[in-house]
Amino acid sequence: MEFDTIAAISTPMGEGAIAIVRLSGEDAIPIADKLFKSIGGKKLTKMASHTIHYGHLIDTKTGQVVEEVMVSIMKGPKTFTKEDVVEINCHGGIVSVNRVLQHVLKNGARLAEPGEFTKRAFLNGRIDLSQAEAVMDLIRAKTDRAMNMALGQMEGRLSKLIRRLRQEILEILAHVEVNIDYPEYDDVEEMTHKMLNEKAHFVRDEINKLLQTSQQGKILREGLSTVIVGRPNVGKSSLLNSLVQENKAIVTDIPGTTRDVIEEYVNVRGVPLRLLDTAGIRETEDIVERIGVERSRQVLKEADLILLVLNYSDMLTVEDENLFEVVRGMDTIVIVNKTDLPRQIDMERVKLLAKDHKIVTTSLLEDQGVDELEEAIAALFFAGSLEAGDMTYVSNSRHIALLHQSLQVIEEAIEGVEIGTPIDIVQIDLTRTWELLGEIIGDSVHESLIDQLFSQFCLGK
Ligand SMILES: Nc1nc2c(c(=O)[nH]1)N(C=O)[C@@H](CNc1ccc(C(=O)N[C@@H](CCC(=O)O)C(=O)O)cc1)CN2
Ligand SMILES: Nc1nc2c(ncn2[C@@H]2O[C@H](COP(=O)(O)OP(=O)(O)OP(=O)(O)O)[C@@H](O)[C@H]2O)c(=O)[nH]1
Ligand SMILES: [Mg+2]
Repeated sequence: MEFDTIAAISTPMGEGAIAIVRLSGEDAIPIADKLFKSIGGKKLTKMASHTIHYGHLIDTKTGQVVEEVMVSIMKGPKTFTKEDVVEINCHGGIVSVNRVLQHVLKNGARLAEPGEFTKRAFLNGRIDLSQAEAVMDLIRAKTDRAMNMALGQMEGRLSKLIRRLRQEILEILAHVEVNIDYPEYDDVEEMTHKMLNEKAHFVRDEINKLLQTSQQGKILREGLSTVIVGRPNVGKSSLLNSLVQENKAIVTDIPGTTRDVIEEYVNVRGVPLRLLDTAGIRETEDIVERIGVERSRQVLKEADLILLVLNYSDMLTVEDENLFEVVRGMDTIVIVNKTDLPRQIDMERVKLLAKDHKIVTTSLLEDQGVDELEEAIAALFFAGSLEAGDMTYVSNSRHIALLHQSLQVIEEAIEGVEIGTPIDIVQIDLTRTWELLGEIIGDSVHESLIDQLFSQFCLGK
């Protein structure tokens, strides 16, 4: 494929040791060559691929020195984009790197759109769509585990599995075709049924297995949505502050301090949490507080993990008991806070209400019990073998939605065969499954979707 030559700053905006302006396209090397002057007077256009050269960039109009640089020359197709790539390494200053970019643009390159380098890697066939999406996941990864998951997907772990499943479906389709062409052969029909039973079930089971990783995958990628709930004044905001190790939420001894939902990201022993501190749940006349309480109830419904906070120095109330009802069936850790004060709470009753939920006692004032809480969180979500390193995870909502659709359609096909649906109807379902799986890796996806996906990337990627 032939595209124009694009350029962008590929390093973050700010002061640093070095910054990079990257070019990709047919004219990348001639454009750099126009600007470049080395001490020995060598021409970049004459240099071997994958070499780096020291010199100066010169203003083509005035002859003045623009910057002192190192320039890498990489000829396609063995490059990130499969096109000719030039990387100009300049000093890491905002003015410096912008100046280099401006001169590159003046000499024939076009400013790249966000994600356009990676988009070219995709359009030129070096990576598929799920691998390109993984590049973005890798950049955004907040933990080691999330990064390993992205690396696995970038290396094509998911793509390989999807291709294998599509291949199985193609093999069934080939048989179905024979069946349609030669309906008079009974043994062909029998074969088709046997094939369908074996291969279609295999595909269905694999899709199911992948979908089972989606919760873990999404958690790794987006963070576990963790909601702190409890009556007013039990120490919910104190808990948030203690987990993020900063005073992010306002803490006072006035019940009803927190009104809006407060959101913070924190990494607890490799488990990325999206922590949500909520307004203490109680019946209230205060209109602002009441809206806050309503919001607390809303976020509760979408939580992956609940941290239910109780007050050690107070008796259990009806509100506390109600909260246990609300969180029933959800992953919950019960935190009994303020153990530095004399006990008023009935711990036997707490144990009864908590059922299988883990109970942790804390004194946030004295920084007691937070370690144990962190351990409990990690244990709940990464019990033993669940490591992102050696598993194929699906974490991307787009992929998950497509897998759900594929599953539904292939199940219709399987069922269709069992109840004697005409084979050409089954053929349609199988073809559709094949297409849906293809969308994950970017076969048969619409151009506007591709544009939209890459536009979410950072500039220069
Ligand atoms: N300076 C620099 N560092 C960088 C990048 C970059 O573009 N520039 N990358 C950008 O994200 C990442 C590295 N990713 C890359 C992926 C593939 C190829 C590449 O040339 N692939 C060829 C094979 C090359 C070979 O075998 O020698 C290919 O797949 O055909 C280059 C970089 C991280 N570090
Ligand atoms: N003695 C003692 N006081 C605590 C402890 N944890 C929090 N507090 C105090 O309890 C009061 C309420 O704490 P917050 O964290 O604001 O409680 P909250 O649950 O967020 O309250 P609302 O936002 O009103 O629902 C503050 O005065 C805290 O300093 C603790 O472990 N021991
Ligand atoms: Mg609060």
